[in-house]
Amino acid sequence: MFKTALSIAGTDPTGGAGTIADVKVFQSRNVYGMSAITSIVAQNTTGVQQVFDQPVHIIEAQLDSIYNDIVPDAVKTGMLGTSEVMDVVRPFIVKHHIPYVIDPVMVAKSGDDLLNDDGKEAVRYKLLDLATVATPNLPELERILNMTVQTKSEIERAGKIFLNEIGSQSVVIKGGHLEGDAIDYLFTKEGCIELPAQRIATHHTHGTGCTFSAVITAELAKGHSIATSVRTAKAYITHAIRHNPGLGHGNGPVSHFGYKEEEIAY
Ligand SMILES: Nc1ncnc2c1ncn2[C@@H]1O[C@H](COP(=O)(O)OP(=O)(O)OP(=O)(O)O)[C@@H](O)[C@H]1O
Ligand SMILES: Cc1ncc(COP(=O)(O)O)c(N)n1
Repeated sequence: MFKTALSIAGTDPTGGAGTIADVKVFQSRNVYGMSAITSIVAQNTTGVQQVFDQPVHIIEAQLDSIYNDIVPDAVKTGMLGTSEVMDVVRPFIVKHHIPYVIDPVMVAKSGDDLLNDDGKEAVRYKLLDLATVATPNLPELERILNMTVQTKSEIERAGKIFLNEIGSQSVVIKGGHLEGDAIDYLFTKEGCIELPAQRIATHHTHGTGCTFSAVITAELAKGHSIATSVRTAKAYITHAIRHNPGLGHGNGPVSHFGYKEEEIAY
């Protein structure tokens, strides 16, 4: 039986980030992909040129179209644009008890804003309590918690706040923005699992966060546990960065077929 996954996010017409990247990931993990588009973003590997936030009634209509016909087995949100979009998304997550992955996208690697200031304040209260897995990077984490998160003890404190105060079921704190190895930390009620990987020396990391969270979503859709899904995502993103196709004039995308190069059947 086909498993299905839904990405609610913005677009990248060059296919490295956002819904297009997410659906490529779903396909490569053998999960049927669907997407509802929140914002149309004119962007490429050099940065963001223009953003058009879709009217909220169109976003709600897309979600109605999907949920009235094919209820996904797992859902992820990426770029939401505004806090009003969170209000539209929330009831769909509450009503359908399926795994929910939230990548709290705020700013693109190019430095361009993908969420307005209201949204950056609101995400903690409007969606994160519903998360099966939240995947903040360090700048997002610092903004959500209003604290500095750079050291191991600050990461541990942040993980506990997500579980005990915000109410997320789990959180992966991504170390992509730290110096040294690319170590991520998964916090669940069972404790903390470290996910180490060698840092790959490349600037082709456009869409790493989208790709990573989409793999977790696909694996949860198939019924895998949180820990297994996150471990698969870590292996996938490492191969995807290593085998990046070297496209574009800026921070290029990763390869959504990188794992095939490694001939690893994970
Ligand atoms: N150069 C690298 N080498 C190896 N792994 C990396 C590298 N950069 C990021 N990663 C890994 O990629 C995943 C995504 O992390 P990252 O911190 O880049 O997310 P992000 O900043 O949210 O991405 P995005 O900006 O695309 O939303 C994590 O598992 C991280 O450890
Ligand atoms: C629609 C959309 N969603 C997310 C990102 C973040 O990706 P990155 O930080 O790698 O630019 C992006 N650029 N565009």
